[in-house]
Amino acid sequence: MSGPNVLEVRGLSARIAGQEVVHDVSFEVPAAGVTAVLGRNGVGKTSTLRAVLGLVERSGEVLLDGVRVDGERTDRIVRRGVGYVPEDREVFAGLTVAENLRLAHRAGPGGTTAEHRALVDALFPDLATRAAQRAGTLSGGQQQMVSLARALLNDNRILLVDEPTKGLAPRIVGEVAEALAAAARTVPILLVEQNLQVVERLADRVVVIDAGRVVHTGPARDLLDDADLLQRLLGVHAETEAAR
Ligand SMILES: Nc1ncnc2c1ncn2[C@@H]1O[C@H](COP(=O)(O)OP(=O)(O)OP(=O)(O)O)[C@@H](O)[C@H]1O
Repeated sequence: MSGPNVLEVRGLSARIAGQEVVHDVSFEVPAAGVTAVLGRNGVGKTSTLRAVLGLVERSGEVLLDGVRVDGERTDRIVRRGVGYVPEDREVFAGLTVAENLRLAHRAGPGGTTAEHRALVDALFPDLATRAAQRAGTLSGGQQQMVSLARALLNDNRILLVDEPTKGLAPRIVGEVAEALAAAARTVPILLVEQNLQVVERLADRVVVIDAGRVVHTGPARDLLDDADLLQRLLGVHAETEAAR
């Protein structure tokens, strides 16, 4: 059954190397649009995504479409339709673009369909022309496109996308944001993003994390329009007006 929220996180804590880095985090992700996870460096954004997927030691509840999945292994959670685009653009450098995409194909319910292939072809025409190129020789932006395309090939309930624009040139940031905007019309996205212009362009709602705890949730607009709040929560002097 799909309720209003595709993902609910309740009292989630995560430990890395014996140390708790995410403390009792709770938030919801609506079944449409982009929910952005914001916060300064090292506050626990990536660890929160990894805890949702069961990639780090965790406690608390994670519900996908109202069903608890926190007792399940990562592969099972992924097969339930949680796509993950990690921060470091995990492409297989020695394989071609086509091979990278083929490895992402899943069979059965929630798997790859002709419709998803068509979406990827439409969103990333460049990848078709580079099908025979080794992924390790692509630019950072192109590798990010491969990484996104891999997640979009399957019929996911939600995508977890970690800092997709990090380290990319401004023009490429725009292209990645454009692809994410189109993708978000087909699947809800939980997006870790530091670039506030990208947040402004994509995010409907925000979850702000500080020192491993949720310190603010609400409409993205409310945060972006509140210079004092931005300064307090993210330590940035927001010039988002200029970015419009
Ligand atoms: N493999 C690890 N071993 C030890 N500590 C880690 C490890 N990975 C993360 N941490 C610690 O966990 C905390 C949260 O890190 P995390 O990567 O989740 O933060 P983040 O908000 O995603 O940061 P960034 O924006 O810099 O990517 C940090 O204090 C970090 O030092």
